Amino acid sequence: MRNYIKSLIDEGRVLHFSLIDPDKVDDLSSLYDVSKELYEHGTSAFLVGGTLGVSSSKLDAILDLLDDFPIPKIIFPSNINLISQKADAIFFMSLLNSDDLYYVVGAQVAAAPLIKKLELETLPTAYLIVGHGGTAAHVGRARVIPYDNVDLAVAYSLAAQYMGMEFVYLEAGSGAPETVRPEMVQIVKRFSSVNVIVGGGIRSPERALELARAGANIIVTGNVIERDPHRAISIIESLGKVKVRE
Ligand SMILES: CC(C)=CCC/C(C)=C/CC/C(C)=C/CC/C(C)=C/COP(=O)(O)OP(=O)(O)O
Ligand SMILES: O=P(O)(O)OC[C@@H](O)CO
Ligand SMILES: [Mg+2]
Repeated sequence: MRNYIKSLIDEGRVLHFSLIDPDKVDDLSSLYDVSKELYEHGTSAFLVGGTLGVSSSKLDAILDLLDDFPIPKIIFPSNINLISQKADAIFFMSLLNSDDLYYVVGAQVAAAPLIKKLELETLPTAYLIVGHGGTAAHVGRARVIPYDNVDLAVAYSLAAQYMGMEFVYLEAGSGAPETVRPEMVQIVKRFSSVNVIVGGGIRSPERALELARAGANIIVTGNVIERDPHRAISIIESLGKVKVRE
């Protein structure tokens, strides 16, 4: 999985990952149709996860449904109940800017033995909550990194790199009124060698392209898929045309 993602990034592509929030899915057949469209238009992976009200049985039902599409299914965990061997990998993430040790290392220690038993591949990720932060900031008790505090974002990203994490997820929060700013992405990429994932409030091709051109390796969208799948497809198509020098 890691090699799959790295090879796509090394080709100079900016990837799009589709976030499916099980709590927001009330009709599996329409989810299938939307997922098929997302796959056919070039999304590179499905992320499955949510902050509140996600049952592992619903998670498994969605992972089964997504099995028809030959792209990775990666768990985007908000807690240790969201682990399933039906997934291809899990963002093994630490909320580095949390005030609660549970989200920095507690949940990870509790989850690790089960993940080992299930032989689920892990993608070592620093989850950095920025600006608005949304539900994730509240639940994860994050001390959010202000939108304009690039130095702080760089410090956390370098710390993540030096601790061996391969991905940094700059998270503005699901449905955020403002996304992470391109300047923050640009400087984090300039000073660190991590793969940068950006999500939270991205709801237009223009904004997705700005973040891609600033250096984002992976763009995640969730709400726009729930609200306006055709707009999500236009985001996927616009990112598909981006070629960055590596
Ligand atoms: C590694 C393991 C097993 C657990 C990690 C646990 C950690 C660090 C969680 C971080 C804190 C947290 C609450 C993350 C939420 C991640 C997530 C699924 C965000 C997207 O949630 P949405 O469901 O889209 O948000 P809304 O409910 O607001 O739409
Ligand atoms: O739902 P949106 O706003 O696209 O955010 C995606 C993801 O970053 C949420 O954790
Ligand atoms: Mg959401």
